[in-house]
Amino acid sequence: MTTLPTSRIIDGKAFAEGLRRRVAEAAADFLSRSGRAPGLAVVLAGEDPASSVYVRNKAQQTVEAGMASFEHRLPAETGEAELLALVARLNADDAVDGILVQLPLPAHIDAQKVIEAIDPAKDVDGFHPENAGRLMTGLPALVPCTPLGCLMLIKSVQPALAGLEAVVVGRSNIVGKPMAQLLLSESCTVTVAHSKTRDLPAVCRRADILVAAVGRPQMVRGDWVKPGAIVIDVGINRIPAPERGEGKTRLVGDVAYDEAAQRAGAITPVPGGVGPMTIACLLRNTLAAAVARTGVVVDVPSA
Ligand SMILES: Nc1nc2c(c(=O)[nH]1)N[C@@H](CN(C=O)c1ccc(C(=O)N[C@@H](CCC(=O)O)C(=O)O)cc1)CN2
Ligand SMILES: [Mg+2]
Repeated sequence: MTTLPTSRIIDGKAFAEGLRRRVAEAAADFLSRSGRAPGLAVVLAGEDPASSVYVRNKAQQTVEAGMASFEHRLPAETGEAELLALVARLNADDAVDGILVQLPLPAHIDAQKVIEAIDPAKDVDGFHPENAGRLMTGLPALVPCTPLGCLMLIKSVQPALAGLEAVVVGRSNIVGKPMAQLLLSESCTVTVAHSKTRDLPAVCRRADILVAAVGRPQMVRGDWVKPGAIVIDVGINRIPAPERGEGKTRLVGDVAYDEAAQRAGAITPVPGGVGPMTIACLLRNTLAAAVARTGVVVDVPSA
């Protein structure tokens, strides 16, 4: 009987717990040295149920890490000017080190305008063009949480990345582009693939590190994976699961997990892979912003 190789499952939930513990220790040091805890303001406009859960989890994990949480929940009808005024107040508030505006915003609000209104020094999402430019030019920057979490997971299984072929599928400003920049900073040879890429399976098969961030359920098939590759699945897609009962759903990533796990050297599951790293890295970025704003020296975990 032949046995199929099994890949190492990268446990993002456990890694995120460890990261949050390290951030909590550093936050306690920050408090003892500065007399105040790092503070994170999270702004939610509207009642999107998933966003509401993410915001609640962010606030709860902020408090658990010994930081101050300032939650602002605004009605869906909130005007753009009102939201911009709140951002201006948070920019001016010394107790606030990090500002996060939960996305997506209601359609009548220009999200880019809101992102650009956030003080770049408090932009813990790393979405402000100043932080994007700093990342691109190799200057110290606040880096978007999801790709930062991906890099930490990749380095947890392969600390030395120089010279490896990395393929990022997806070119969003939030994940794909910053992920490519981070891998380039690690001296990987980086390809950014997307919906117009010709022969995407062949491009993916080149990858020693394959990051899927396209938002299409199970698009990356097992035979797209180079044997032994590290596969990072950023997708969170809810699909019907009639086998669980009528009307039931389940979460899947952008990678066909069962197939890919037959070939990958290491792979992140969904749920429990990249997702939990997003909030852990948000806490890490809040601590980093507090340190950069105040000059108080504590140990900020890095990738
Ligand atoms: N301003 C921002 N908005 C949004 C971001 C962001 O980073 N900044 N990211 C996403 C949502 N998000 C956090 O905001 C987020 C998504 C998923 C998870 C997570 O832990 N997922 C779990 C599964 C959860 C489930 O069961 O539904 C997992 O993958 O294991 C955390 C945070 C969009 N908006
Ligand atoms: Mg996941």
